[in-house]
Parts: sequence; C-alpha cells; structure tokens
Amino acid sequence: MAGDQDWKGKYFDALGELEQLEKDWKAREEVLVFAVNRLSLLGQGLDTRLDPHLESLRLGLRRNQTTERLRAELSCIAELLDELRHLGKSGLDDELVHLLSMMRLPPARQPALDTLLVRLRQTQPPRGQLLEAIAMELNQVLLPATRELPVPQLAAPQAAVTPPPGEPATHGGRTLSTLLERLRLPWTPELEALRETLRVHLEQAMSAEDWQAALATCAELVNRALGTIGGERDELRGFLEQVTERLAALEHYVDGNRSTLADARGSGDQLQGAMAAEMRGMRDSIGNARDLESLKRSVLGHVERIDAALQAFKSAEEARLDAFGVRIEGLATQLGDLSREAGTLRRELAERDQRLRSDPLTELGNRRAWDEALEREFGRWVAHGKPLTLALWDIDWFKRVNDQLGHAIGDQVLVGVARALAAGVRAGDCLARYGGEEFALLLPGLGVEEALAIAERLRAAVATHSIAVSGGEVGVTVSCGLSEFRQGDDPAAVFKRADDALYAAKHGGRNRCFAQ
Ligand SMILES: Nc1nc2c(ncn2[C@@H]2O[C@H](COP(=O)(O)OP(=O)(O)OP(=O)(O)O)[C@@H](O)[C@H]2O)c(=O)[nH]1
Repeated sequence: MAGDQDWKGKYFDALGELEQLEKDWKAREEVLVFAVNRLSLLGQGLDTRLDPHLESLRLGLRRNQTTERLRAELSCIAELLDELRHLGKSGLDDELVHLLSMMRLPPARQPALDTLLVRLRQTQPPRGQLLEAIAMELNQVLLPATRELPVPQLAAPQAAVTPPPGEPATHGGRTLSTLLERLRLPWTPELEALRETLRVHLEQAMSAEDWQAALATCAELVNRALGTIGGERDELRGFLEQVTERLAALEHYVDGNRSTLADARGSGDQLQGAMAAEMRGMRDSIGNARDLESLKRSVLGHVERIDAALQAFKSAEEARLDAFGVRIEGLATQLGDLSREAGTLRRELAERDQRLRSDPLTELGNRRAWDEALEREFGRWVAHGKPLTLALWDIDWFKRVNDQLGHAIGDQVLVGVARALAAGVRAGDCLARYGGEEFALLLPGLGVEEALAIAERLRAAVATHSIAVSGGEVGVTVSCGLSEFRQGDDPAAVFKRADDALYAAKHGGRNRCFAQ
C-alpha cells in the first residue's frame, strides 16, 4: 500500500511539473511571437523583396500556421537579410571607395587622395572626418580659387539626411549624401536640382539596382560640374583673348598716332627752316637790289616759294589729319565694341551669379546664398555686435502631402510656403531654401524676443491661409526653431541650437515656434 502511495505521489508530482513546464513554454512562445512580430515590423521597409515575407510571417503567426511553413518563411528572410547585410556593409562602401578611387586628380594632389582612400578602406563607419578630408582634397582641385575658404560647417548633416519614418536610409546613403553636400562644386540650378533628386532617393531604402543608378547619377553630377568649370574657363579664356587682341589694336593706334605727331613736328620744322631761308634771301635781295624791277622779281620769287612751302605743309597736314581722323574713328569703334562686350559680359555674369544663388523652384536664395549671407552677417555681428537671430523653418508632415497628393502638388505647396514666408520678412532679412522642405532665415538687428514675435506672425500666416494648387487648395503648418547669436558663438553653434529648437517644436506638437 505504502509503495502504491509513493507511486501515486510521484505521478502527481510529475504531472504538476509537466503542467508548470507547459505554462512556461506557452509564456515563452507568446514572448517569442511578440518579439518576432515587433522585429518584422522594424524590418518592414528595409527592402521591397523582404516586405512580403515579413508580412506573411506576421500573418502566419496570427493564424497559427504550421511550424514547417513558418520555418520556410524564416529561412527566406534570413537569406535576404544576409544579402542586404553584405550590400549595406561592404558592397555599397566598396562601390563608394571604388568611385572615389576612379577619380584622377593632378599629380600633385593624387598621393594625398590615395593616402586618404587607404585610410578610408581601413576605417570602420562612421567616417565623417575622413570623408570631409576627401571632400577638401577634391575641392582644392575643383575650385583652386576658393582654396582659402573654410569647408562649410554642415550644422546638421544628420538632420539633412535623416530618413523618413518607415523608410530607413542605409549608412552608405547618408555617407554619399553628406559627401555630395560637402563638395564645393559650381552648383548650377540644374545640378542642384539633380543633387536634390539624388538626395531624396538616398533617403530611402534602395535595392542593388537603385544603388547602381544612384552612383551613376553621382558620377554624372561630378562630371557635369567639371564640364561646367571647363566651359566657364574656356569662355573666360576666349574673352581674355578678345580683350588682348583689342589692346594690341589700341597699342597699334597709339604707336601710329605717335609717329603721325613726330611726322607733323618734322614737317613743321621743315617749313620753319624753308621760310627762314626764304626770309633771309628776301632780306639779302632787298639789300642788294639795284633796281625796282629786279627787287620785285626777287621778292616775288621768295614769296612764291614761301607760298609753295606753305601749300605743301598744308596738304601734308590735311593728309595727316585725314589719316588721324580715320584712326580716331577706328579707335572709337574698337572702344565701343569693347565696352559693349564688357557690358554684355557684366550682365551675363550678374545673371549667372543670380542663378547660382537662387533656388529655381521657390526663387528664394539657395544653400550657397544662405552660406554667404550667414558668413557676411556673422562678420558684421562680430564687428558691430548688433543682435542677430537665426530661424529655421520646416513644413509639418510634408511627406504626407507628397504621398497623398503627389510630388507636383508638393512642389506647389513648397512655393506657396516660400511666398508666405517671404511676404512677411524685410528686404534685409536673408530668407533661403536650406534644403528639401526646410527654410532658413537670418534676422539682423533683432534679438530673440522680437524675432520670435515675427516668427509667430509668419507661422500663423501659413497656418491660416490655404495654398492654391492645381485643382484646389492645401492647408499646411510650419514649425520654427530660433536662436540668437551669443558671446563666443560661431555660426555652426547657433545653427545647432536653432535646429534643436526646431526639433523641440516638432516634438512639442508642430505648428509652433520655439527659441533656444
Ligand atoms: N515635392 C517635394 N518634396 C520634397 C522636396 N524636397 C524634399 N521633399 C520631401 O519632403 C519630405 C520631408 O519629409 P520628412 O522629413 O519625413 O518630414 P515631414 O513629413 O515633413 O514630417 P515632420 O518634418 O516631422 O513634420 C520627404 O518626403 C521629401 O521627399 C521637393 O523639392 N519637392
């Protein structure tokens, strides 16, 4: 009996343990299903090939599909992830390094680039400093005239390429985007538009084919920029050759006139000599005259010779004056041509200058105009110490506008916001399109309190007026971050504070202005 009791006790103990184990397994399974669900949501958007498998995995878990089917789905996902890891970590970086190593710089600069590339190959991301050094090397070659200019302080490179939620940018995308921004190429509006398109692509997750296309666009961008530099150099060389020719012609005229003057002086001396001789002859004739008749003849002879000498001098002088007139006329034509050409060139340069500094879509100043204005106003602030405030604007939920209404309407909204902001600032304030849907404003002479009041007015103006777009109206809001220049600040520090304030405004609910 006692043995029976033992056996029963053990049986119930074992049953209890089994029940406990089953509960533990159930709990663990729930945790695992939850974790797989979350991880698959996180992975969504990484790659278009991966998305259907992740979705099917989530569905399978929800519908309690067989372990076999779940395992098959998981092995597909693992394979794709392996492929993506390879592409993201090495393939893309290799392509970037390959692209850089394809660039041929002048012999004096090539070794420096080679050394940097060797270091780039040996360094793990993030490699911002190395890329900055490479960008500087390329800048030195591309625009020697700007060698002494500092590399622009990219106040918020991360922000500029932060991927939109749900579309994570790869590390390589950010790297390439940052590198492009730091290159001091002659960004014509056309090239800027191309760079912006590329940047928007780089912000999104891309397949291997997309990468190839993006790198090809990148190479094309650099080549076209180099072409622009070459074209401008040729144009300038042509103009200088023309000016040199005209100067040579002017020199020729000056020489011609100098010899004309020398000739005139020579024939004047000749005339004077001839007249003096005739006068002496006349005086002698008068002294020696024996009768009136011979005196008359002799004097007449002298007078006729004097007259002939004068006539000769006069006609030589007239010929000289005619030649001189022709020369002067030629000279005037040459000078007229030169001054017309200089005027055309001046106008073309001014137009090109304007194009280089303006954003073709919104017609506000572009990033280049902004960088220059910031440098200029910072210099004034250092010199005079009058208040200076910087404001950054960003359209709220702009991605939704693009997603729901299309990029063309998105562009019209951008223009509408730019106009609303421009309408509310003074002529001396520098308003520029900093990038994508971001605007930057400099308010010279205003402290943060006054600037905040203006920003509030602008924010309210955008929020209360719909923007007319093709086929209707769209209402958007903007957020703004402001910061005033303080003792010891440099532009990058102020930009960073304004950007932080903008971030706070976004996270504080959007459609608001914050100052820091
Ligand atoms: N139509 C158009 N869209 C642009 C242009 N430049 C940038 N964008 C888009 O602007 C959107 C910015 O989106 P996000 O950075 O996610 O920000 P958001 O949707 O405005 O959201 P919050 O800033 O957080 O309020 C991206 O979808 C870009 O593709 C442009 O020139 N034209």
